[in-house]
Parts: sequence; C-alpha cells; structure tokens
Amino acid sequence: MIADQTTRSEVLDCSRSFLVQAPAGSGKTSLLIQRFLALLARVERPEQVLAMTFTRKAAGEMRERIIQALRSAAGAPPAEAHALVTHRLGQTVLQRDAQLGWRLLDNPGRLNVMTIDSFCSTITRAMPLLAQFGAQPETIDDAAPLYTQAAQATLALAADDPDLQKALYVLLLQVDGRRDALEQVIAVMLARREQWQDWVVAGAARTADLRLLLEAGLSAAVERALAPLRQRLDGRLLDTLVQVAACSREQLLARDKTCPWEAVCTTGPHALAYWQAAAELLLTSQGTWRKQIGEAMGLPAKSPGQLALKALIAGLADDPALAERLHACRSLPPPQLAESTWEVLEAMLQILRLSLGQLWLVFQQARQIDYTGVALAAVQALGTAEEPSERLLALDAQIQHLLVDEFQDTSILQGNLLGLLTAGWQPGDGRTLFAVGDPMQSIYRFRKAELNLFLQAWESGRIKHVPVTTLNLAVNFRSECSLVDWCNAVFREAFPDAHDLERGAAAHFESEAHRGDSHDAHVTLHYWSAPDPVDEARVVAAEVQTALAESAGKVAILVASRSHAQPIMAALRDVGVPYRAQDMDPLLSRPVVGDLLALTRALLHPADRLHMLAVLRSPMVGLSLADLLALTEHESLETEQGRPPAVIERLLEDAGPLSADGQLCLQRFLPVWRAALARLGRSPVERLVRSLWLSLGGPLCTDATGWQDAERFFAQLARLEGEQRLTLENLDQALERLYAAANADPALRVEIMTMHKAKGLQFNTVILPQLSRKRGQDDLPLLLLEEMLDGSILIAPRPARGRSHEDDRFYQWLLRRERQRLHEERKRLFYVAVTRAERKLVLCGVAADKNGVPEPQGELFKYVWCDDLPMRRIGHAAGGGAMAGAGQPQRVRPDWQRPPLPETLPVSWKRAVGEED
Ligand SMILES: Nc1ncnc2c1ncn2[C@@H]1O[C@H](COP(=O)(O)OP(=O)(O)OP(=O)(O)O)[C@@H](O)[C@H]1O
Repeated sequence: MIADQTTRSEVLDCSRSFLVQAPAGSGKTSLLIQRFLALLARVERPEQVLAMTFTRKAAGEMRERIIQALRSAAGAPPAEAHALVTHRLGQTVLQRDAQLGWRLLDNPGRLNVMTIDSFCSTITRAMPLLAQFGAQPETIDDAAPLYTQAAQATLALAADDPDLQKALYVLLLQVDGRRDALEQVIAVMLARREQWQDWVVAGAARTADLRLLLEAGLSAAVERALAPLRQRLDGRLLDTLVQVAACSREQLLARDKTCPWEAVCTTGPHALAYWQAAAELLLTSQGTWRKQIGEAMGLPAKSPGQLALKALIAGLADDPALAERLHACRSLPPPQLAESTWEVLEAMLQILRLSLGQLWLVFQQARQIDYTGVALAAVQALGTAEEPSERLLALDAQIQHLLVDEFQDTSILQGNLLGLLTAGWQPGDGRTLFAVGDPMQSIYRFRKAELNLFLQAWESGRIKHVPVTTLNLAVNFRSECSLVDWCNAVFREAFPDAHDLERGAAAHFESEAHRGDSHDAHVTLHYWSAPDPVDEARVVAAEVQTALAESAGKVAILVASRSHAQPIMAALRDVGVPYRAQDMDPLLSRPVVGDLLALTRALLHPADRLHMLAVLRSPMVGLSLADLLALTEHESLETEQGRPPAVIERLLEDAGPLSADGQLCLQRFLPVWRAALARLGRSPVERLVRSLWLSLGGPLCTDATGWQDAERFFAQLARLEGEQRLTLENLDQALERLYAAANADPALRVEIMTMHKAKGLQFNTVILPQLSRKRGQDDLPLLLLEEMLDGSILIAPRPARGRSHEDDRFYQWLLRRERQRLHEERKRLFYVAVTRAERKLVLCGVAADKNGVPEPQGELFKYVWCDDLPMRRIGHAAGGGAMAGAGQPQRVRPDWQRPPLPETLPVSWKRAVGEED
C-alpha cells in the first residue's frame, strides 16, 4: 500500500472541505479527478460541481481525463490499485448519469471545468459594465501597449489642468524630469491596478482619508512584525529587560551620558521604540546576541544589571531566529508617513485615479480588455457578501461543490472571488470546498499570486470563512528514490521548518519516494573555476547526447533566463541534435521576419534606401554584394545630380552597372514591386506584403517553422491595421514581445525552456545550466506597493535624491520585504526545476578556486554543492567553442519564376497570390 493512502482515501469524503498540500510529483491531478468523480456521483446536476484551474492547458487536461475515466469505466477493471479507485468512481458516475439522463459522454460541455479567467468571463458576459463596448471585447494576454497608451493619455490631460500640472511637477522631480519614466510607472501600476484600484477610488472623496488609511495599514503591518517578538519573549523576560535597562540608565545618567535604550524603560512593549531599544541592548550591530557587556553600556562588571543581562542573553542564545527578528525590527518604519512622502504619494494617487478612466477609454477604443479588467468586472457584478447581486444568488444556488487547483498561485482578487462564491454557505448545508496546491511551487508573484493566502488558510484551517481540514501528501510517484532523497536534503536546508507569512516563505515538507533506483548517478555536478557559458554549452550538449543514448526518455534543459539558452542552442546545432525551444528566440531574430520587416518598411516608405537595399539583398531577390555596391555607387552619382535618392527609381530607369545575374534578379523583382506600389493605399498593407513575399518566392527561402513565424508577423500587421494603429514604431513594439515558433515535431526528445514553463511537466533527464549566475540588480522602482491579506495596502514612493534617511525608512523597509519575497520565490523556482526529473539531474555552475579548494558560487549552487556527488571539474576552456550560427538561408535563383504554390501552404496565402496576380 502507498504510504499516504489513508490521506488519499480521506480526500474522497464528499461531506467535508479540504486544503491539501501536495509536493512535486505527488499526483495532484489524479487526486482532483477522483474527488471530482466522487462529487459528480452525488449531485442532481453535473453543473453543481465546479473545478477551477489556472491555465487552459490544465483545464483541458483535467476535462479530458475525466471523460477518459468515464469511458474506461464501461470496460474491464484495471489491475493497479489507484486506477481501480478511479474506475469504480467512474462506474458510480455512469450509473447516476443513466438514472438522471445526463448523457455526459455525449454532452461533455456539462462538465464544469474551467480556468478562473474563463469563469470570470462567463460572469461578465452580457453584463451592463462591459456592454459599453458594444460587442463582447476580446480578452488579451498582453495589454502592455494599452497601459502605455493610457499612461500617455493621462499625462496629456495635464496640458489643460493647472491642478494636474502641480501634481506632475512633484512627480517629475522624483524622476529627474523624465516623462517617459513617469509614463512607465503609470503603465506598470495599471497592470497591477487590482491591487490599488478599489482603495484609491474609495478614498477619492477625501484624499486625507487615504493618508489615514495608509497609516493604519502601516501600523497594522508593524504590529504584525512585532507580534512574534512579543510571543517569544514572555512577560518574565520582558520584566528582566526593563530592570536591566533601568539599572543601566541610572548609571549612564549619573555619568552625564544619554541612555540609548531609554525607550525600554519609558514605553510599553506595544511601542516600536521599545523593541528597537531592546534590540540595541541585546544584540550587536550585526544582529548576533551580545557577548561583551561592559561599562560603556552602563553595566559595570559583576553588577546585578550585567549579571541579569548575561543570564537573559544566555537563555536566548540558542534561538538565532529570535535574534534575526529582533534585528529586523531595527529597520521597521515609524507608522506615520513623513510629509515629503505624503506629498509625492498624494500627487501619484491623483494621477493614478485619472489613469483608470483613460485606460477604460483605451480599452473601449481597442475593443479589448485584459484579464484583470474581466476579473474586476466579475467581482463587481457579484456584489458583496452583504448585498449579493442576482448573479451571485444564481451562482450560490447552482454551485454545490468547488474545487481549486494550484491554490498556492491564487491572487488576492481571485481569493476575494472565492470568498464571494462561498459567502452564502452555511455549516451543514452539504456544500464543500476542495483546494489543492504546493506552497513550495509558488512561482507566480509577477502575476500577483499571493502565497500568503495558502499559508494563512493552512495555519487557520479556513479558506475565507469556510472551515477546511488540512492534509498533506508525501509520496512522490515521479522521481527515483535517490533523487527524492537528494531533494529532501537540499530543500530541508533551503526552506524554513515552518511557514513564515512575514517573509512570504513556504516551509519544507518531506517527500517519500514510491519508485526504486534504476542506476547510480542520479545527480551530477559540473563546475568551472570561472564562468564560461560557451564551454558549459558544449558540456551540456554532450550530456544531452549521453542521455539520449542511455534511455528513450525526454531531456529538458531548463534555464532561469532566455539569454542562457542561446549558447546551448548553438552547441546543440553544432552536434546535430534537434531540439524544441519554446519561446526562446525573439521573433525579430528570425531571418524570415527580418526580410518581411524590410519589405514592409520599403513598401511604406519608398525613400527608405536602407530597407530597400535589404530587400534586394535578401534571399528572395538575391542581389550579390558586388551588384548592391555597383547600384549604390551609381545611385550616389545620380543623387549628386539632384535626383531623389530612392533606389527604386534608379532600378526602374537603369540596371546598367549590374551583372547578368543581377539584371535577371531585378527583371523578376521589378514588375512584382511596381504592382504592389500601384496598389498601396487601396489594398490592406498586410495583404500587399503577404502577396509580395509569396510572389518573390519568400516561402522557398525558409522552412515550415519559418512559415509559422511569417504567419505571426502577418497577424500583427493585420491586427494593427484593424485597430488603425499601423505605424512602423507600433509594429516594432508589437514584434519585440513575440517569440519565434518552436519546432512542432512530436518525435523531438530534447526541450529547452524556462524553469517557469516547465511547471507541471516531467522529463527523464533534467539539465540546469548557469546555476551560479547572479540576477542583475533591479532598478529601484519609483513606487513600491504591497497588498496585504487584511485588505490594506502599503505604498511608498522612492525618495528623491538628497532626502533624509528618516524619509527613506518606509521605502527601504518595503524594498527589503519585496526582495526577501523574491529571494524565497527564486528558491521555489529552483525546487520546481529539479523536481521535474524522473531519473537524472545534471547541474552546472561555478566553483572558484580558493587555495586549491573549489568554492561554489551563487546561493543555489551552494545549496546543491555536496562532496558525495559525482563531480566533474571542467577547466577554463582555452578560447571556448565557436558559436554556431543558423544555417545559411536558401536563396531564390535569379531566373526563378513563381511555380504553383506548395499544397501545404495555408489557403489564405494561396488566395493572396491567386487574387492579386
Ligand atoms: N496514485 C498514483 N499512483 C501511481 N502513480 C501516480 C499516482 N498519481 C499520479 N501518478 C503518476 O505520478 C506522476 C506525477 O503526477 P502528477 O504530474 O499528477 O503530479 P503533480 O502532483 O501534479 O506534480 P507537480 O506538482 O510536480 O507538477 C505522473 O507520472 C502520474 O502518472
């Protein structure tokens, strides 16, 4: 029997609500499916069970697996115990289905499995708020250009508004007068508006109220930071502390010296000053427990005060965590905002409030909206727990059981949505909530995932107001035994023993292996004495070849940042190993997109000499460099005679100085080009460029992946044209954020992706390069914002240069908190990456030579450094391997004539040429 089988069976109790913490590889999806089936077998209508996931892929997979379970339930029972449970649950559902006439297999749409985003869309459909758009707006993943537009529009409003100009003046002082920097801050804040919108709008009537609200939030946060100190230092110890401080104070005052820990004697333990003074008394400036207690502290040798303080510290010395907390309280900010801080905040809030309206106008104009907009509208449409809307009442009547996958990635807004959906639930009414997730895999802070929602629910045994039984799974079905043991050892060190909400840190939970070992070397370390990405890529390519030869499984190379993948892709091409790299190559780096961009630029601006030359040189026209040179020399002569410097003019008139091949090229090119120019302004640009590219033989110069890249390019052209925003600048901006299509061959066994993309996947071998690489230090953001679980927010502007340290405290404190959270998340991302491996893990990093002993560099590499592992020290390679380039593009022959288009080309492409020619 599986070690945690009792827990897995308990989860199928449909009368209770659960929060399940399930580490990597513990089979969360199977568990969720079993619970879904168990619930289906009890309800009157299948729609009464609602399962929410975060990604479309997860929702699709879950729905597919439920349908599969129902289909298999009609067949013979499987032998494996776990599959047998699913089989039996499926059979019970089929009986219910027959009894109540659901016909689920014919109507799988009745299975209520969806992403939280699509659930919000179903709520907002046809609601009056979004009805202002006319038709339902398109929900888009990347609304960054719209945020920028709204930010620009907001700042433009200041031209006619003296009040706004004042606010703008205050803010521009903060950013050294850089308007673009201010625009960027507003755009970033619009992307996160769910965190501040309600708060700013609610306080709109009286801005002074906002200050009070902010200070109340800050006080509460300071209180929360002090609470563990009060808990750990009980009343008896506090009394000793006060006595010691009083003793010392007397001595110091007698010697006409001020007492730095005066506050311990004069304020109560509820004041921040008390704890900051206590820290001075008990700790060194580095934050360790004091060892030397001398006269300078006002406590002579062997005096009762010194003896009492020594005894007090001796009693605490085995608690480094307490010292850490006490040390941290030294930098807590006072709970009142400095005037200079408030002046900037007030101006910022005024601008942000206006930017909300501008964003709405931009959305309406584009007929597009972001997911945040949909979620905010959905929450608004539901009303409140006290005053529920019709829609919420209808949902309340419908939903009997809620299941939430990946609960650790829920945002506060999504948490509020859950709160509303369960607001009407009463104890004993038979409704249940089931949430499953893994706090050690919470990696989406940049998408506003709030790990503390999970941690708080875990500690309080409640999700919003629904009481839940907390359970944790331990068995890992994915990885072989030695790998699981290794992970336990590494992450026992890296993660704390208990959840820590203040630091946003998830505790370590041990896993238990279900699989045995099939070989010896599960984890291999490669290290270099200094960073050498090119040589490392060569070693990674060799490891990939070994892994492919050793087993039939898949290999994944997981990188922390896209730039780390470039040398590895080159090394794999060098050794001829095909791979799939998802979202790695920027679309603009693809030759086919470069050619299409040149075509578009030259077409839209016939005087754009540079891009016209790029088109002529591109493989679809194929002019040689010598011809190109002859042409430009000839052209400059003409230019001197006062003719317009448009290359196209020159080509039309005289191709004399060109070679015979060059002339053939131009004879083929010119009629097509002239025809396109003639239609400029009458046909859509997208159609003109597509037709030009096809007629010049563009598809012959690339492969099927290149065709997909071209299609992405055309889609952007068409979109911008449809929105009437087609400018070269907007086109560049749109393309900058896109990635080239990945090789779609399902037989490929090597994948390169970011660690984030690997979440939820598993591979036979996992290779992690550049583990010692430090993250670049981020710029200091102009505005720091932290959303709290109690509904308050903390928001601090970056102090302008030359401001006092006191004004700075609030900002510096928030910055430290943010960095601490990101630091914790980076460790969790590493946990996600290593736990993708089923059988083998290869880790690469730097271990600098310190007196002949290798010393691992970078925090992650230090965690994994272990003398017991097989290690290969790779010398610093002389010169390193050459970076391989992409193969030369195929050129179109000079005398080429367009043949019938290949059958496999998309129909729209054939139509483009057929219609136009
Ligand atoms: N009860 C079970 N018995 C045996 N194998 C199982 C069981 N449940 C799941 N598995 C297998 O274990 C592996 C991991 O399962 P799954 O991917 O669902 O885990 P997970 O908890 O979602 O992992 P992660 O959070 O790391 O993505 C899969 O190969 C799955 O088929």
